[in-house]
Amino acid sequence: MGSPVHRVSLGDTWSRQVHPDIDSERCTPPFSVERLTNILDRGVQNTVLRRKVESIIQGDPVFNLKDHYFMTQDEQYEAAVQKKFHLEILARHLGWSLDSPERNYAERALSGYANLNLQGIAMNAIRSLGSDEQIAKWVQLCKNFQIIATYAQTELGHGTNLRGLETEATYDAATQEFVIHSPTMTATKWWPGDLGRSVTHAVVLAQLICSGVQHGMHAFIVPIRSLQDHTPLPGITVGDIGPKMGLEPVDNGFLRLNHVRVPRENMLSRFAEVLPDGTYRRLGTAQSNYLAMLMTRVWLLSTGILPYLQKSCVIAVRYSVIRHQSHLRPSDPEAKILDYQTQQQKLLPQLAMSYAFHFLATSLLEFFHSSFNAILNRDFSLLPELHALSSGMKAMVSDFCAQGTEICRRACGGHGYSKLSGLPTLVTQAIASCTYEGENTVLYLQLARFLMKIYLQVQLSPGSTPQKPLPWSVRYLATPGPARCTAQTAAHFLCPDLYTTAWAHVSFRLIKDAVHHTQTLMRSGVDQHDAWNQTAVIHLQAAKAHCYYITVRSFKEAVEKLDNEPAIQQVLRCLCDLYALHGILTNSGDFLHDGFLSGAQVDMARTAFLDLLPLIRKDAIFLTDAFDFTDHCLNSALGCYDGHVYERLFEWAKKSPANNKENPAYGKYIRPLLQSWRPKL
Ligand SMILES: CCCCCCC/C=C/C(=O)SCCNC(=O)CCNC(=O)[C@H](O)C(C)(C)COP(=O)(O)OP(=O)(O)OC[C@H]1O[C@@H](n2cnc3c(N)ncnc32)[C@H](O)[C@@H]1OP(=O)(O)O
Ligand SMILES: Cc1cc2nc3c(=O)[nH]c(=O)nc-3n(C[C@H](O)[C@H](O)[C@H](O)COP(=O)(O)OP(=O)(O)OC[C@H]3O[C@@H](n4cnc5c(N)ncnc54)[C@H](O)[C@@H]3O)c2cc1C
Repeated sequence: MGSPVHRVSLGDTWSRQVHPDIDSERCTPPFSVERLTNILDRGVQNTVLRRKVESIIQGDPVFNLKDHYFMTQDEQYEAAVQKKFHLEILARHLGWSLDSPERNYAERALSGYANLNLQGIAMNAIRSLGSDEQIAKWVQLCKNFQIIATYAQTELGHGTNLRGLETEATYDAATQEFVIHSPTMTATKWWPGDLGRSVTHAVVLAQLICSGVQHGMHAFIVPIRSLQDHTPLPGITVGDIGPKMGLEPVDNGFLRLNHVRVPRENMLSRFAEVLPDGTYRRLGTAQSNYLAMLMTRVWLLSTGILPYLQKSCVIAVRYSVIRHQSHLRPSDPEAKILDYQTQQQKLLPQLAMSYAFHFLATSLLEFFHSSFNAILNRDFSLLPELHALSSGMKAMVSDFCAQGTEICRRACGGHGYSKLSGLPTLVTQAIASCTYEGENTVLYLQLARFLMKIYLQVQLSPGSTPQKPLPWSVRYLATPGPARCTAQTAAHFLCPDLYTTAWAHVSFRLIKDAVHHTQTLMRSGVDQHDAWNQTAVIHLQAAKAHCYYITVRSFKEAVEKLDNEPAIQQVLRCLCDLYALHGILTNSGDFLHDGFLSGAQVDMARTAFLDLLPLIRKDAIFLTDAFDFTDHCLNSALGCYDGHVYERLFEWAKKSPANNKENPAYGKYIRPLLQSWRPKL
């Protein structure tokens, strides 16, 4: 385990020595990188365990990723299922249960390279929507991989609008079964992961119909393929939806159901049940069956989405200290591209964001854990805030991760366009997350609706103490701060209270403006729904500002808690400053609009921002090392710990099948083309 090189490296011969250009970056750490890794892992013992798991994964030839970039889609699919299969066998052997930390660390190490991930999402659905007996039965079957399941909600015709789903589940009291049916072409389930070729079961979301009455979307466990020979069961038409922008290993699928019968017990019934005679009993709210999505959104933030940005930062920052291009001064040797201010301005905000979102995802997860049991026990008091916050945060994190991965990719110039850099895969993975688990605009608007309600609630009783306290995330709406920013120098902008207040101010103002626009329209006679649609863009802007404010606040609070780690606190403080100021500068119009900031103050904020860049630049390699991704997991010719970019690119390119077989186009086309003019020469 010894040195970091040994732990993370791919074991190539040149890996034994670290490239001097990256070695020199690691000379004098101003803080303990190891301690920072422990903080990110939430404890030393977690770091130790994670590394133990990673070394097992890295040492196992089945988990080797070396040929991944040269595989066909079919080969990638097979390799990804093989990895999951092998992980499962290994986990049984080593006693890693499905929810164990070991298992989570193994999934992190293999992220994007192992399939059957929808099993986890289907289990989320069963755990959140199933009765205790259903959880005991189905979760156990999933955990043992006695069945393989997916979450089948989206249809050809409807994804966002769940009330528009067309798949029907009609109760037949005579047989005590549900008849699950796709009545139209547009009712075909479309997109569910692992559905195309792999799963045996699906949690199918369908409109429940009892005695001719529709009761909205409910979840049903439906067998799809035979457990004996994997052929589709009677009434099932299932297949793969074809090539996509990315996510090549995943078999996203379609599913048509032709009057498929499942027993009454297969309807997940924590929040609603159908009695044998067909009586429908609602036990929750109309939106209770949306809980599975909420759970998955929170879960995906840290496990699924954020790592794309973190890995991209590691790759791009490491590459940027190896890559030399042009001269800072004519007499100097070629500069490391990370020494250019513009390169720092591209990459360092992404790095700051990676940390900001880590602390955000952690606090959201804590909020989720503290409220989930109450919700399962049908105490819905915290649900509106949890839904609003998780919707907004999923939208913001995936939006910024998608932008950030692409910024990192472009910051690597031509080599960033090579798949061997690892970056194109990270970009397409991050882009997909802007759509799945709720399209981002739609999710921001869910948050906006909540913010409008809270704002109106506060306005109804200005100054008076509300009967119950406002949810913590929106408490600032009851106490507007100063109308003008007090900063008089650039240094004043390096004050967490100052910029958090600035973000609170802008968010508050945008929410207020959005609500006032809606109300003005309504007062002029525009109906409520039209008024909402005609102001949705303004509400969207308000929701985004609120998300930014929450992220700044959670980052600030996380840094404040690190009093016993002054060196780490200092560097994270700089990142927090950078994150907040980057947001202010990219949205400066919102801060100037009502004079909260003056033009001169924006200049001061920019000076503070620019002054932070070289400070963070000198620690950039440490800050990316602290994420502690192994080279195996990064799978990037540009981003390895040892910095041997060019050797690795060349070695990997040589492995391309194109370089190792006869050129089929030569005999057929190139030679005839070259020779077609010969008689005239
Ligand atoms: C490692 C990589 C793995 C990758 C795996 C990827 C797997 C991907 C899986 C999927 O994509 S699964 C499919 C996900 N689909 C969605 O997320 C659909 C998004 N749509 C919705 O969530 C809803 O349709 C909607 C946008 C919330 C609208 O629903 P509806 O029209 O019924 O509600 P509204 O009228 O807007 O709101 C009514 C009321 O209900 C509240 N509410 C809405 N959703 C929830 C919720 N989840 N929990 C709690 N409450 C909710 C909403 O705030 C309104 O409240 P009030 O304002 O009336 O108080
Ligand atoms: C890679 C990937 C994996 C997926 N995996 C699964 C899975 O496992 N299971 C599953 O069930 N589904 C899955 N999905 C489907 C996914 O959840 C949906 O695509 C997503 O919820 C968006 O729905 P949609 O495609 O209907 O988009 P649409 O809702 O049609 O969105 C199209 C546009 O319309 C806008 N729009 C829609 N409604 C509104 C509104 N009310 N107000 C304003 N604008 C609106 C959107 O903002 C967007 O710009 C997956 C999708 C992808 C891409």
